[in-house]
Formats: sequence, C-alpha cells, structure tokens
Amino acid sequence: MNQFGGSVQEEAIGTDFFDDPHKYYRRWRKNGPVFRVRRPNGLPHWLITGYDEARTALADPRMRKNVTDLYEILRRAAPDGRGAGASELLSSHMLNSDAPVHTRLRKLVGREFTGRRVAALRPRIEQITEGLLDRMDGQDEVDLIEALAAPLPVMVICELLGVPFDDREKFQEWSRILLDADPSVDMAAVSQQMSDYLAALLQAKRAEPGDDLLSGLIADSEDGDQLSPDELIAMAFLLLVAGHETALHLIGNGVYLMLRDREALEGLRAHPDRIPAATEEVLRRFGPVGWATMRYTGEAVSLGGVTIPAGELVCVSLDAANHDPAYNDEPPRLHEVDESPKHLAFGHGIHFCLGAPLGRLEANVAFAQLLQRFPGLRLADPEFFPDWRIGFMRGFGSLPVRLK
Ligand code: HEM
Repeated sequence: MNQFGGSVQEEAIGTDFFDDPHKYYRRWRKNGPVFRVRRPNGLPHWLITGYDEARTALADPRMRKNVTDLYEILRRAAPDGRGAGASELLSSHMLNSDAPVHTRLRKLVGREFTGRRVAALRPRIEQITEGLLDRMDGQDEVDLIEALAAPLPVMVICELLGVPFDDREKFQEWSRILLDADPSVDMAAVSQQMSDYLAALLQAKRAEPGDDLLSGLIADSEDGDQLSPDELIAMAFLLLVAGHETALHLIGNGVYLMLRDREALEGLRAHPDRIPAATEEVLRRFGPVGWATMRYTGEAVSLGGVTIPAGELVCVSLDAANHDPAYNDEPPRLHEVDESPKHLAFGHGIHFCLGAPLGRLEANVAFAQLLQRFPGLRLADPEFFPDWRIGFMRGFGSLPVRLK
C-alpha cells in the first residue's frame, strides 16, 4: 500500500528510456493519462501523458512553479537531497515563477523580445546560415550538428542578446551541466561561474549600452521599472539557455527525420513553401523539449481520474502528449503536412515559449538553405541511429552526413 491508497502505479524509468521513449509511452498509456514515475536518478513525481490532460495542466494556475517552494519540494523528494541544478539566483526567472511575478517579468521582456525584432533578424539568420553552408561546401562528409545545427542558434542568440560569441564554449559548457543536473559536478560552483559571468557582462552593458536585447532590458529597468540586477541575471540566463540548445535540437532532429524519408526530403526540396508546416510536424514528432519543466501542486488537483495531493511534483511529457493516439493516429509524411499539427512542443498557457517565432524561423531557414544547397545530402551511414541525449531535452550530439 502506498501513500496514495495503493491504487496508484509507480513506474520506474530506466536509462534505456532515452533511446526509445515510445516503448514506455505505449506501456504507460494502459495506466491512464496521469500516474507516478521514478526517474533514473530516483526522483519520484507525477507524470502527465495524455494530450487533453497535458493542455489542462499547463494552463492550470494550481500547477505552480515558484522557485523557492519548488526547490524545497525537490530537495525533500530527491533521494540524495540535492534537489535541482542551477542556483536559486539563476533559477529565479519567469519560467520558475507564477502570476503576478511572471506577468510582470514576461511583460518587461516582451517589450524587447518583439515579433518585429525577431522578423528583422531573418536576413541576418539567412546570412549566417549561408556562411556556415559555405564552409561545408567542397567537403564530402560533415557532422551536421557541428557544422550547422549547433553554431547557428548560438550565433543568433549571441547577436540578439549582445553576448560575445567568443565566450560560447564557457557558457555552453556551464549551461549543459546545469540543465542535465549532472550529479558528479559541483552545481554551486558552476552556477557561481555562470552568474559571475552574466553579472560582469550586464555591468559592461550598463557602462556601454549596445543595440542589443540585454542593453534594452537594462535601459527599461532604469526607466523607473523594476528589473533588479538579480532579476536581470536570471533573465539573461534563461534567454541564453532556452535560446540555443532547443533550436540546435530542432534543426538536428528535423534534418534526421528528413534524411530518413527520401521522398519527403525531395518533396520539400521541390516545394520549399511546405517547409514551415514540416517544421511543425518535426516539433510534434521530435520536439526538443521532451518533458516540460517541473511544476508542483499548490493545492489538490483532480486530473485524468486521479487526485494529486497538494505539494506534489508534477511533470508534463510534451512528447507523450504529442503522440497521444487520440489525436495523432496517422501522422502525415513531412512533405504532406496540410494542417498545422496540434502539438504542445512549445508548451501552453502562461509559460508558452517566448522564443517560438525565433526557433521556427531558424529551423525554416536552415532546412530551406540546406536542401537547396546540397542535392546529394544523405546520411553517411544509412543505418545511423542517434545517440540520444540522456535527459529530457530530446536531441543528439552528432549527425554525420554526406554532401555529394
Ligand atoms: C526551437 C525550439 C524551442 C522549443 C521546442 C522550445 C520549447 C519551450 C517550452 C516547451 C517552453 C515551456 C516550458 C514549460 O512550460 O515548462 C519554453 C519556454 C520558454 N522558451 Fe522556448 N523553446 C524553443 C526555442 C526558444 C528560443 C529560441 C528562445 C529564445 C530566447 C526561447 C525562450 C523561452 C523562454 C524565455 C521561455 C519561458 C517562457 C515563460 O516562462 O513565460 N525558446 N520553450
């Protein structure tokens, strides 16, 4: 008998999950859309896998994210008592806050992160992509992640935020450690390095503002608004981290899917106007954020036939919801997507991805240019199987392709 009256299943997740989550999803569907799991690191929490329940939960204000309470609950639940990855300073950003704090932060960044600013980036994204493809030209074989999927989003986010591109190795390494919450690394030390780096960068921008988004945020906050220095650090951290690993995997996963279906790839090459719809289907099938960030119940919540008590950790599997057979029993081929798939790959509700227009734009430009430039593009090894990243970010670190 467990604390939920014995009727609630708890499913253990093995590290083989990351190679083929669908094997698990198929089995889990028999449990209903809401049940308990235990992560490979021993952390127990509720998991939501049904599409309707996922949408409902993501829009439910009783599913909270306030970082102080969340970290406390995580520390209590974690078998080693270590809790989450990044420090509370770095993590006190809008993705870890509830209304009205979230409303205020989102409004402030929304003034700078506008559709206009993103749309204006298109020619620059095209130019950066062209430059990266120029470097690939003439080679027989490249790793597509290293040559295109990784550098493009970092170059774009660095320009947008005004972060020196030369610093990328440092902050990419720190953010990867903090995202994956690697237990063998001293998170406090890495968090400190990251926050010191961002504090110095913001200080330099205060002294000498540029035409970039972080300078804009500083100027706004000095205009009588209240983004404190700590809030600026957390916001910069969120934008930097959320803005490149995700787009990297969207491009990597998309190219992989196209290369596995030659006819779809040729169809998209012949009809590039179909690429944006194909990108949406890539997001549905292989969205880079497999599981949304952790929430907790502020009060008891009944969902999908179970009642989750107050103060419990809850995670929504966007990936499982996007494959709910109730909605997606016959997926279209990538070149035949007519209707935008109903996916939750960018989340839903107040935390819906701020960078969705940018992520989509980067992927659309990358796919279009790559298909036009390299007619012979194919997997270097037709039997290639991705080495999926361990963690709930869905993507892989290398994709060897032949260009001729
Ligand atoms: C390209 C693929 C991307 C995907 C699949 C993606 C996915 C997501 C998801 C699922 C969430 C919500 C998480 C949750 O509710 O737990 C989110 C939030 C967020 N994303 Fe993205 N993202 C992408 C690109 C970007 C980019 C390029 C940026 C640019 C900076 C960005 C910035 C953000 C921010 C700031 C939030 C927090 C929004 C809030 O709390 O109000 N994302 N993203």
